[in-house]
Amino acid sequence: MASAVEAAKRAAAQVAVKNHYPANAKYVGIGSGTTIVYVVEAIKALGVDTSLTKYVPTGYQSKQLIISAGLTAVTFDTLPEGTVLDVAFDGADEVDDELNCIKGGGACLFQEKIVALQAKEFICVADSRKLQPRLLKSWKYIPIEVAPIAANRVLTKLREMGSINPTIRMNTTPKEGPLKTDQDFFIIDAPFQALLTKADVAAGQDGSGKNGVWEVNALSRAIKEIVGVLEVGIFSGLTGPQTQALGGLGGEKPVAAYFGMPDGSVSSRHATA
Ligand SMILES: O=C[C@H](O)[C@H](O)[C@H](O)COP(=O)(O)O
Repeated sequence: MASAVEAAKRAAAQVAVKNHYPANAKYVGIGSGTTIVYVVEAIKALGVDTSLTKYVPTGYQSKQLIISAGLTAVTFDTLPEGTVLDVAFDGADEVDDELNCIKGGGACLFQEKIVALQAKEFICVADSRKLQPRLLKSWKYIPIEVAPIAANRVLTKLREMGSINPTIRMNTTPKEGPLKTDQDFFIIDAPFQALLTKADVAAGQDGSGKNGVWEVNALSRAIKEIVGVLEVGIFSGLTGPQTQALGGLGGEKPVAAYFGMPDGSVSSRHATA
């Protein structure tokens, strides 16, 4: 069964790279997790000249992946100001009907978000388990990166907002204490009721947080306003092209998401302009 999931991730990665890897790419963002491994594999399999391309990692694992594939890693903080990435690929923990995503299940989200925001296009690659109509339908919590000193305070605020038993993520060996991110911060995993989309709100549902019911963008904003939060693992708002139409650069939301299905096919969702 595990190998069927891995085959699905690989199939999705191949289609995503075929459709979105640009000719003569200068900068390509590479995300984190288990699915992104197949994206790098698919890039190598394209057989294009990668010698002039710089790959921007989203954390330690991602950087090692780039280097071990024989590609050139350039960390985000060394990019000249104003550098625009041609495209950024990444995995996701869940994707809804409007292409909002939950990310951070593997404890990476801050660097993933700044890399996505610096790219013309952000592309998600996943398997069918992540394909859901609403966020928190199957996946259980929102990962949130917080300053260790503020963690308890953030937990209290999240409970006030309706999160059901938010917890600080621990290392697998309990004696090692809370898990640390690439920024040396903690991750809080905050369960909420399934999130509403903009379409739900337009149809009359209340996503303002009353009784713990939130619309995706409203919850993302409310969590980011808590002092002590570095970043939230909700990727929502605008896509890169939508932001560019307003004179900006990139967006948190993918322009397309690809899902490997159990029957071997690849399903996709695409943002409307
Ligand atoms: O923290 C990890 C990242 O956001 C990953 O992209 C996400 O958790 C999906 O990971 P995977 O590809 O292993 O399912």
